Amino acid sequence: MATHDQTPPADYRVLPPEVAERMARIKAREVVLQVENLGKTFSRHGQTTVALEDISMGVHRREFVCVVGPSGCGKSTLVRILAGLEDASSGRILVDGTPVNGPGPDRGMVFQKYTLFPWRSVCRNVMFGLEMSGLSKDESRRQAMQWLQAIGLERFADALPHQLSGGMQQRVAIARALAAQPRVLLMDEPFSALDARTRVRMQSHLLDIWRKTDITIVFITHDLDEAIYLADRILVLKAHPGRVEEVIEVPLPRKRGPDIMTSPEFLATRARLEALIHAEPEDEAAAEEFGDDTIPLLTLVTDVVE
Ligand SMILES: Nc1ncnc2c1ncn2[C@@H]1O[C@H](COP(=O)(O)OP(=O)(O)OP(=O)(O)O)[C@@H](O)[C@H]1O
Repeated sequence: MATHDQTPPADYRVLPPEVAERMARIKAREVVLQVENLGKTFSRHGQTTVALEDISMGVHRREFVCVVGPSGCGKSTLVRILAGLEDASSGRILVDGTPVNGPGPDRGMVFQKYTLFPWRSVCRNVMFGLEMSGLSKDESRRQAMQWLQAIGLERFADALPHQLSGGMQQRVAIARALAAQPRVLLMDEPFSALDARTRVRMQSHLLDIWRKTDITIVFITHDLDEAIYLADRILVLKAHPGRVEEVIEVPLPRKRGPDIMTSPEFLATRARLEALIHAEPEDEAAAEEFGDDTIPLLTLVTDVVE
């Protein structure tokens, strides 16, 4: 019988058996969100920017996909198009096999900025989507309280958003989005305004809620550790134009805790992401984005300082 090497694989492409099995189970599930050959071109002042080019991906039911990439690779544009807040220039998006145009209740959204209604109590914020969908006030309140319980904030049901910390407000925003029962939850850097410690707690909260819910998540982030910690798969975009550079299947088992961040698999994945994302020198990217204007502007500033 072959002896097994106990050393964990340091190659990010090697999935430990339990992770490979889990990934196979995910891929066997139906595709909830399908992105087909998506492209987006902006035209401004006679200048054309190809923000996204030929982006395709299929996100399976209850899968957690993170999107990372250098500044300007089109992460925000992608999530805005997925949410229906921006039109694509080419390609299409399907939810459960049906093409979607514009926003819809099938896609919930959590933004970086706190977006709770400041004049509504925490409970009434969560009730909002439920009432909009036609549920009675009593039923909306009952379901909202269940969500508040799920995120551990039922004690704050009658508080106003400004009485809560930033992390608590984002938990309420997640509950509000989930209460409306979307098929996909789109999250655009939802924790980037939080301090480091709160952020880590929020990541654990989110994984906890996700485990208990039939929800498919697409999560945009700048933070590579966050992407590895949360995702089943990571979509890495490159900039100018925004294209898919690589899709990484995260070689980490679930359930995950912060300790996993020191595992060889985590570090190998991080090293790969660093190599992909920081390969493009910042000044080259900037020169491409701003053209020849960059140099005179810098010279001018130096002149003033001297
Ligand atoms: N409304 C717009 N009009 C013109 N160009 C735009 C517009 N929105 C985005 N862009 C351009 O599209 C490209 C992608 O921008 P986007 O903000 O989606 O990238 P990003 O990856 O989210 O960047 P960051 O990480 O810095 O937030 C950039 O070159 C940007 O300048």
